[in-house]
Amino acid sequence: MIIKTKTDELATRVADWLIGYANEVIQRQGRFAIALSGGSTPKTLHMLLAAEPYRSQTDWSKWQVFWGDERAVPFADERNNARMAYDTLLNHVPVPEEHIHVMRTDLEPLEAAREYAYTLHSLFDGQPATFDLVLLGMGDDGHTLSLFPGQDVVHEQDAWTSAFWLASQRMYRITLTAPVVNQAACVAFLVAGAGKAETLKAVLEGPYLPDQYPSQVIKPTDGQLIWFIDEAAGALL
Ligand SMILES: O=C(O)[C@H](O)[C@@H](O)[C@H](O)[C@H](O)COP(=O)(O)O
Repeated sequence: MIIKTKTDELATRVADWLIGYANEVIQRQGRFAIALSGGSTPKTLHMLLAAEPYRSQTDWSKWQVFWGDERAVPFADERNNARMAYDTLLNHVPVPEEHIHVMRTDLEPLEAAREYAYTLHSLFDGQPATFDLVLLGMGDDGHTLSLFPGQDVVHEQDAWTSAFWLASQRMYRITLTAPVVNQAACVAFLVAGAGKAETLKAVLEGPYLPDQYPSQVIKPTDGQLIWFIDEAAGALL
């Protein structure tokens, strides 16, 4: 499903939907497991959720918070995705600390990825789905999570997490992979800006070229896939 809005309405549209969906999941199963993304697009959404009227509309104690990917830099570094989510959301809402599952950057990246997979399997094995919601962004080059064009991790079939050296950014990345994300109950992309219009068209309407457009590997098996996009990103669709 594609939901297109005016640029300044995108975050509100997503916040309205997200709180309603989270509450419905909490009512049904007493827990809401969400994976957050990095990048700049989710910041406005986070800040909306952290303020009224949204802040008091959900039971934050029932949220379990995860990340889709992480830049292996210290938590204090502004590029750290968990740091961004704390600054914009988690420092302002009462999610219990033991429900917040950061990808650790104080460990060696491969070990952090293994530890994260262990946590995910402990929670999700035997369940009908993994996350209730995975929020994703898409880079101008078609990457999502830390699944970058041309990287082997794009084709991962089994492991739920991976860590690798991303030479172009001179840093390690830790990331969820398609096998765990595609078992989520719902996956929602947030895509904004004219700079993404051409890639978005290729991802959604072009041939299947995952090495070029890794976002194409995200196809939930039984879950829902929603693209929240603004008019600028959707201009060529
Ligand atoms: O850590 C990261 O870099 C991300 O999680 C990444 O996959 C991001 O979602 C996209 O690059 C889109 O980023 P923007 O929202 O900034 O365009």
